[in-house]
Amino acid sequence: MTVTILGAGAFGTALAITLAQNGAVSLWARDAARVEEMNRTRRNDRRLPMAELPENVAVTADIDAALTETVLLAMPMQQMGGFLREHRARLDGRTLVACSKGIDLATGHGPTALIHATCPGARAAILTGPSFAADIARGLPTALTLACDTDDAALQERLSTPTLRIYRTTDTTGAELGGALKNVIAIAAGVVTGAELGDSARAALMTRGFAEMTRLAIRLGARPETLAGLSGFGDLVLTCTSPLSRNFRFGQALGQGEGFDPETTVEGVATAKAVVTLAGNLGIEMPVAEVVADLSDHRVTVAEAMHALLSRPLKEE
Ligand SMILES: NC(=O)C1=CN([C@@H]2O[C@H](COP(=O)(O)OP(=O)(O)OC[C@H]3O[C@@H](n4cnc5c(N)ncnc54)[C@H](O)[C@@H]3O)[C@@H](O)[C@H]2O)C=CC1
Ligand SMILES: O=C(CO)COP(=O)(O)O
Repeated sequence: MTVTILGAGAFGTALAITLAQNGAVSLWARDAARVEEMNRTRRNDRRLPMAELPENVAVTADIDAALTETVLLAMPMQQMGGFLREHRARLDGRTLVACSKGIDLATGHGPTALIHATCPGARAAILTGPSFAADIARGLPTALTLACDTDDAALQERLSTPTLRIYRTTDTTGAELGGALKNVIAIAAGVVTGAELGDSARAALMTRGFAEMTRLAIRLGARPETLAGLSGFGDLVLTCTSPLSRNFRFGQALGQGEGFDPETTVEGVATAKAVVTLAGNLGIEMPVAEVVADLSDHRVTVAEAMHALLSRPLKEE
């Protein structure tokens, strides 16, 4: 096996499909019944319908049998802390590549900081950037950022495929914050679209959203060029403009006053709450994140959120 993927949701399954071009892949899911179904049908109809699993993807519910030196963690952010604590001993000494986008509500950590805090004996990296699971699975061209504290060209090579181009950086803080924060802005962009506030408003929100993403990330030690790259600006553009994004669709439903399937992974909701706390502690203004947190919890209406943003004191750009 070349790599292990833990979590057989949409993204884990898509990564397994593309990485299978480089060699055998283990794909682990915790639910044995679902593993049996995926092995029988060679598909993941629940999370990534229509995509076929190549023969050299071994789907298993046996985590010890699945583990290799390089392990991709492909589960929702709020599940990662509990997962790492449960499996800490068996993950020790391995390279753990987080594929999640978010901030852990319980600790305020991003994915690599959470790995360092929970599994100090493992190496931490993050794979992030603009890519829908369905696009990766179809073999459409995609480019992502791999961030690792120590420069690791070998890992970059192991995770690149003929259709998935990986750029590398050592700025883990910038890469993980860009990926987390863009989901919050994507919810706001969805609200604007759902409430029919216009394309001009959406462009303004994306731009001011990018400004607040950058402000927080730089304060936490990120490099500005990382925010301007695939993991920040790139993913912001994708998620704020496409109805394939769950965060965007969640915002759209909010803007239309409709409900949203609670089973769907929408990382930006918890991230907005975590960001409001983090930014408050640091004394940083994050007005878009604040209204997204309030809207998601139905504490304000769309009209009130719009008024809150438009009536802020006028200032220099
Ligand atoms: N779907 C996409 O296009 C992309 C997703 N991502 C990120 O990947 C992460 C996962 O997202 P998706 O795969 O799309 O979500 P998903 O909702 O399709 O799947 C999540 C999977 O995680 C599993 N899971 C949940 N808790 C678990 C636990 N404690 N232990 C083991 N497995 C557990 C679930 O059973 C489910 O199969 C998110 O942070 C998301 O932002 C990143 C890029 C693209
Ligand atoms: O992160 C993604 C694309 O890069 C996927 O976005 P959603 O989680 O909003 O579907």
